[in-house]
Amino acid sequence: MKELRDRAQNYTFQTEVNRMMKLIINSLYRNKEIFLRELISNGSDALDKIRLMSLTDRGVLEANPELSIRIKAEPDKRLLHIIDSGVGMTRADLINNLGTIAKSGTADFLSKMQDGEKSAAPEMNDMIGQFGVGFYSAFLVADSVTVASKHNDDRQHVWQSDANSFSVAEDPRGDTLKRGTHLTLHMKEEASDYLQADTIRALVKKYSQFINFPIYLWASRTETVEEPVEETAEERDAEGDEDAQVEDAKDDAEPKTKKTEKTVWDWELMN
Ligand SMILES: COC(=O)c1c(O)cc(O)c(Cl)c1CCC(=O)Nc1cc(O)c(OC)cc1O
Repeated sequence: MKELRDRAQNYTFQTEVNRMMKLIINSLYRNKEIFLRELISNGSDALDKIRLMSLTDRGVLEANPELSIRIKAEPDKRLLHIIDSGVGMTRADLINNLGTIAKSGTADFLSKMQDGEKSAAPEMNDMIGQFGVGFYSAFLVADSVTVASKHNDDRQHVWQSDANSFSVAEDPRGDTLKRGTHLTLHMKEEASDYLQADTIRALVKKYSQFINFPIYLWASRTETVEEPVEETAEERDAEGDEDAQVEDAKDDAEPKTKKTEKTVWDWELMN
């Protein structure tokens, strides 16, 4: 979005974030597929937050009553969208949550990982989620990430990053999300397999079948539809022929139909 670049404010990542991203990339590059688990888990956490808030204030759900996660791939544009209707982030949250690692204990997590870096992979795989830094695993498979987010307390903003720096601007499209967060991963060429529906289905089944919110995938299926067939001019002419009338009497009893295959796209529930 051209206008976005013009109005965006540019930021540099907190040094810990840069170290964290390098650590994640170095230790998880053999297991890139966990990015989807981490992003679905973040979406689920954000949905938990808004559901908890709604127990004391029903109004928080008003803008968007739905609590779900939706995944849509656009292979031709090499884009993977992950959209949740969770609590969302204000402009300040986008800058703090994604641009800095404010979570306590992250610094010593970093040093622990830094020291035992070689053998760190299995722990890293498990610990990444606990520190709310799973987001950075997106850069295992994406050249750049766009995060649009709408929180009840702010207007919708867009965060963009290519992992070196990031920008934040008010979303020129307005509050299209009503509430929640929409991640768009601009996938690396070598990661385009993650844009295939079957791959996404398999990963959701493997890592996210116990998520407490519905996860939908925008997918196509072929349906066989039976449609009435219009009589052709020849058939109408033939009706004038005496002998054929007996045949036609039988034919007229069964309306003519034909079966055709149609491709139907819609949201498929995956868990
Ligand atoms: C509130 O979380 C989100 O809106 C959200 C989401 O719905 C989907 C996502 O993929 C991601 Cl990455 C997010 C942001 C999650 C996040 O980074 N949370 C977070 C990170 C911090 O470092 C932090 O420190 C105080 C607090 C956070 O909530």
